[in-house]
Amino acid sequence: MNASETAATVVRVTDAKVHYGAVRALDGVTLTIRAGECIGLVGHNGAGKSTIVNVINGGLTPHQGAIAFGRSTDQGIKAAREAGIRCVFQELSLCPNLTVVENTRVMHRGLAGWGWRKRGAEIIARKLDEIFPGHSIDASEQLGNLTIAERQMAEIAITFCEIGNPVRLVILDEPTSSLDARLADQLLTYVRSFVASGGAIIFISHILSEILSIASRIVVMKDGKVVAERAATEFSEHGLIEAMGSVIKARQARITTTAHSGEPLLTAPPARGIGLPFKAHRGEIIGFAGLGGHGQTDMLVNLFDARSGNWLRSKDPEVAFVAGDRAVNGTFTLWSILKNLSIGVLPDFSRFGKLDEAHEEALGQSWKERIGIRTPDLEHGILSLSGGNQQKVLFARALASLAPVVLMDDPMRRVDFGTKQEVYAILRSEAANGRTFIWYSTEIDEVCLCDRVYVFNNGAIVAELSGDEVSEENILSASFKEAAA
Ligand SMILES: Nc1ncnc2c1ncn2[C@@H]1O[C@H](COP(=O)(O)OP(=O)(O)OP(=O)(O)O)[C@@H](O)[C@H]1O
Repeated sequence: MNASETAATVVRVTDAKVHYGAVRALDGVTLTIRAGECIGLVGHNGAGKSTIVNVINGGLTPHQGAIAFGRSTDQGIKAAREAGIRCVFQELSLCPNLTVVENTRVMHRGLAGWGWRKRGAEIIARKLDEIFPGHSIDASEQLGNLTIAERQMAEIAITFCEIGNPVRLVILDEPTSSLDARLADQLLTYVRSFVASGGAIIFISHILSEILSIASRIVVMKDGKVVAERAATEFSEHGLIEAMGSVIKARQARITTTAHSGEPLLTAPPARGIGLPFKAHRGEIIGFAGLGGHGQTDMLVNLFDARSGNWLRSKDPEVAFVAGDRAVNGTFTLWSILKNLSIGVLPDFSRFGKLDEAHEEALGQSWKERIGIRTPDLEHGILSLSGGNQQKVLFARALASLAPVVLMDDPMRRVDFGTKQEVYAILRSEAANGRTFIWYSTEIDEVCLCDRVYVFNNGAIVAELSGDEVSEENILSASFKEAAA
């Protein structure tokens, strides 16, 4: 490596190996990140992306191999921080009981002394304005009171704030997974300007179009190894999917095609008397679309409450729910993978208060194979799974129940391309058997797979699209239309 290359190198990982028992999370990864580059990092769920991120941000010392931050030979989180390396984690890491500005201080020790609160509020407000113009986040608001998208925005803005050491490399681990299309666009615009001014970015995403549009170089990981690394211009979406080891199938058609009529299974009047009413028939797949936070999740929760209001669990639940905020409402973090999966159906496996463990185990194994939950043992803790694999468990929990209606709050976030195709096929066959799905998704491609789509704006349904009307153009135009009283 010549002198100018060394100067531009922000971090170099050489032959890093990390294993957890039999699982090789990293199996000899070598990677160099230079100033002014945006590296797109892709791979299936469990490929090792978050693990390499933890090595690069100094939080995890590899069992073998070396890491160098610029010219420094120091190791660990402190050395990474001093080298200007920052990370926005997949599992958002801010403290929910502190305000945005207090969280800024936790992350930036340089924000101290007399008047830090006022100074911090100004800095974070400026950064939020710069990255997400038009946002409505108040720096004095407690994190726990913000929506998941706002928490993601706050964490991104706090990470990019320059207080003390200059920021040289920001690792964004699925930063758009909780953002709608407009916020994601704003972030991508900011990332481009950060890179143009000499900063480096590692951008992890399962949305391949996003990776292709933002990255200068793309690194593909599979089973703990780097299996391809080239300039982004040398990859196509198909090339990326193949490199990840997924099978390319024909573009998915709309999930079901049967006309649904007769008495609806679920109905709801217009929210606050504004906009259109909602209805769903047996066997329908209904999409909820629109900008994030415009009432989609509230509607799902209301539908759930209306059908399961009793505090006593009903023997035959009418609805199952896949929560959007996995960490807060989804996983039981101290429980095994199997218990997280089977909790919704345990009463069905019990006789006279005794659990039929063989039955429970068989259920776990069948779902493990059906949607590819990557683990050597379902008795391992849920947190031993990669983020996408945890999401698969939540999905399996809802589908394993016999509830005729499944409510889904953006369940495919963080799920890899190959698994999504499998899940879409499951939805199709379950709907054909009469199950109804109400599916909020922040990915327009997914919404376009639905039979019928309700577009939300300002808490109300402003459009109902069905059949060929379900298109990206119609969804976007309705997303910006005001609700008629
Ligand atoms: N603390 C842990 N204990 C046991 N296994 C672990 C632990 N952390 C990670 N692993 C395993 O290491 C492998 C790599 O996980 P990692 O989180 O890096 O994957 P990933 O590519 O980030 O996946 P995703 O796209 O789902 O986020 C996975 O098989 C995961 O189950």
